[in-house]
Amino acid sequence: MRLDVVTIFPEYLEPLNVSLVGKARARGQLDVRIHDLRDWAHDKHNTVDDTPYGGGPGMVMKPEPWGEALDSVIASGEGRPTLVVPTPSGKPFTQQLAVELSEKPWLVFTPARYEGIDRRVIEEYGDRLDVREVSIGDYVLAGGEAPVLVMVEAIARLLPGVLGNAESHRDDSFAPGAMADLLEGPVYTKPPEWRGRGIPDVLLSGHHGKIARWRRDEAFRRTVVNRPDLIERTDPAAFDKKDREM
Ligand SMILES: O[C@H]1NC=Nc2ccccc21
Repeated sequence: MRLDVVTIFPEYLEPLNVSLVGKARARGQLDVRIHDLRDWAHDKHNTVDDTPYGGGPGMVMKPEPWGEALDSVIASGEGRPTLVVPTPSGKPFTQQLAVELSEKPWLVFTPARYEGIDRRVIEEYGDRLDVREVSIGDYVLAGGEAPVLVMVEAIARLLPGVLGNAESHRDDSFAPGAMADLLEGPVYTKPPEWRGRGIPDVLLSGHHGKIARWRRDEAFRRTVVNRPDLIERTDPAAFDKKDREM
């Protein structure tokens, strides 16, 4: 997969050089290219934004630098990328969308400042590319760079061979399957006792069926407390099926 990011804060994307994404790049599983939007802003001050038509607070990002930048990036690759536009007014970023985007050969992210990019840019590229406006949550950020880091991590870990233990996807929170829509339950590791606190006996029992059932029950308990909204979405039949398998 090729990932391009066009941003006025290239240094904000440095974290893509470390950890999971950094290793995937080093292994050649990910081709990540960061571009400074100001390289395509030719006036004396490399201006990339201006006041909004119609008045109002903040600044809007000008269309010309984005047009030149995106034309240049698109011309530098094979085929047509999916454009991912982080914006508070976008569709929610979900595990399902992460899976869908992880299957694309080429993504171009266009993080912008909070007020956003001149609408004509989205329209211009929407005519010829698959453009996805995506929000990572209902809270206010100064710009889209942090959402890009979030989305790239969620997508990269789904690429084949990137996450060491393929099994790890199975029990992800929000991953499809009988644990679908349940939060992950509590986890423990050595030492067996820490500050007078032990480990639940079932986890030391070696009885895989009981362990799996305990984990599912704990996941259910945590979901009821923290995300009751997800309980409605959980298919009881999936539980019964899982019970029979345990
Ligand atoms: O993902 C969004 N969530 C909240 N604020 C934002 C600000 C700029 C871009 C994207 C977002």
